[in-house]
Amino acid sequence: MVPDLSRVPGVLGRIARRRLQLVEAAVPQPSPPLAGRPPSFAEALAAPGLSVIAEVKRKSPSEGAIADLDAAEVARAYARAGARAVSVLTEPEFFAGSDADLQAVRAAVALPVLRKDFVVHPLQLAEAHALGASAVLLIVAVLGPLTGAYLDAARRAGLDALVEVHDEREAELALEAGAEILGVNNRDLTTLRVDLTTAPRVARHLRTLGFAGLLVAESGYRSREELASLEGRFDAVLIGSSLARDPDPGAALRRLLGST
Ligand SMILES: O=C(O)c1ccccc1NCC(=O)[C@H](O)[C@H](O)COP(=O)(O)O
Repeated sequence: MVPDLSRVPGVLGRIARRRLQLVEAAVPQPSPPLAGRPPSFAEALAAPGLSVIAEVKRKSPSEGAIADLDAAEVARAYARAGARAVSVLTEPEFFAGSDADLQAVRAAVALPVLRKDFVVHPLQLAEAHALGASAVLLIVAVLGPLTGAYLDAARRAGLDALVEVHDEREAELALEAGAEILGVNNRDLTTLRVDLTTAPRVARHLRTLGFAGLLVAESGYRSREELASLEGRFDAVLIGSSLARDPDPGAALRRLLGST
C-alpha cells in the first residue's frame, strides 16, 4: 500500500520519493515504552477560540536555515505562551528534523504532538505512535486515492490525522476519504509560493459541501492581524517559521496571540 509517487510534481515529489527511499532503507529501532496515553490532538483543536499548533522547524526548502534550536526548550516556551499543540518536523534531509526531536518534545510538554512528516509508507504510522505522537500529517497530494486507507490505518494505530489539502479538488478527495481534521495549506508544495487567500477560499468550499469537522489554516502566518482574520472561520492555525526563527519563540507566539 505505497502511493505512486511518480505522479507527485515539484519539490513535494522530490521530498516524498526521497522519504520513501529512507523509510525502506531504515532498520526499525525499538522505542522505549511510553508513560501514559498521548493527549488528544482533536480535543486540543476543538477548544474554544483559535487554537495554535506551534511548530518546531529548523530548516525548510523555502527558507533554508531557520534556527539551530533546542526542540524541548522551544516546545516548553510554546506551551507557556499558550500553544494548544506542538508540531515537530521529523523529516531529516530537507527539514533537519528527527525522531529524537519528537521524543524530546513529547517528554517536555503535556500538549499533543503532531508528527509533521511525509507519510509514504504504513510503517511510519506505527512508528509515530511508538514515538509518542498524538497525530500524523497525511498529504492528499502525496497519498492520492490511498488517502482513505492511510486515514483508517492511522486511526487503527491510535492516531488522529491532519489531512492536508491545497485546493478544492483535493478538499473533495479528503472529504470522500472521511477526514475529520482538515488542514488547508497556503503554501503550494509544488512551487513553494504562499498565498494567504488559499485557506479561507478552500475552507468556504468545504463548509459549502457540508464539512462539519475541524479546520486548520496552515503556513505563512506572521502577524496578529492575520490570525484575527481566521477567528470564527478556523478551529486552529499551524505556525512554523515566524515563531521558530525568533530568538524568543515564546515571546513571538505571545505577540501573535495579542497576550503581551
Ligand atoms: O516549509 C516549506 O518550505 C515546505 C516545503 C515543502 C513541503 C512542506 C513545507 N512545509 C511544511 C509546512 O506545511 C509548514 O512547515 C507549516 O505549515 C508551517 O508553515 P510556516 O509557518 O510558513 O513555516
